[in-house]
Amino acid sequence: MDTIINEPKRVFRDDHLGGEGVDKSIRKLKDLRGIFKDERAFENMDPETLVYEVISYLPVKEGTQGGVYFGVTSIFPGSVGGEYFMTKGHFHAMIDRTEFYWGIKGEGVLILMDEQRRVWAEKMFPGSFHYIPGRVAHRVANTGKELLSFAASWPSDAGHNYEEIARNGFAKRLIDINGVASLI
Ligand SMILES: O=P(O)(O)OC[C@H]1O[C@H](O)[C@H](O)[C@@H](O)[C@@H]1O
Ligand SMILES: [Fe+2]
Repeated sequence: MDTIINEPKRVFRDDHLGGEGVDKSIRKLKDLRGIFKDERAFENMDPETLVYEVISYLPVKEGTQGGVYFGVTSIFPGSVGGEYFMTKGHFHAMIDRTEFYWGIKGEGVLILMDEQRRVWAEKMFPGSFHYIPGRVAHRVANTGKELLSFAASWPSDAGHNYEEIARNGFAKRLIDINGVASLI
């Protein structure tokens, strides 16, 4: 007898993952207090402004060794005092854990920083592919006028360490200077 060929439980199409066990979380401006440099500009903006959303599929319990996670992050266009809308950014809690990012839609910059606070960056665009080594903090900024969406895959025991970035930030910021994205 033939084996039935099933429909997939999840479908990743364009910039969207949908189906069983897929979760969505959103980050508004009010969730990103202290992340942007220009506090005055921040206070003058609507705290309910949507900055980014993350659709994720976490098939095993957080912290499981040997598992792998998948997520799609979409960052809206915008800026706070010239600093592009961006993710919080993090080191992994298990600091040596690595990650893949790849661009799906829009234009952006992946900002990377090692433990010595050396910063470098890579352009993101549809099809761009990025390997984030262990011990490297990562953050993405949307430098375009459209939605930036990228996918990510990371080990299920990596975890997120947001404290270090909340306390000391990244050593450089991505600012729009006369229409040019500049890392200063
Ligand atoms: O966690 P953030 O720094 O806010 O970045 C947003 C998200 O970007 C990617 O999808 C990562 O792999 C996720 O783990 C992360 O949560
Ligand atoms: Fe990560």
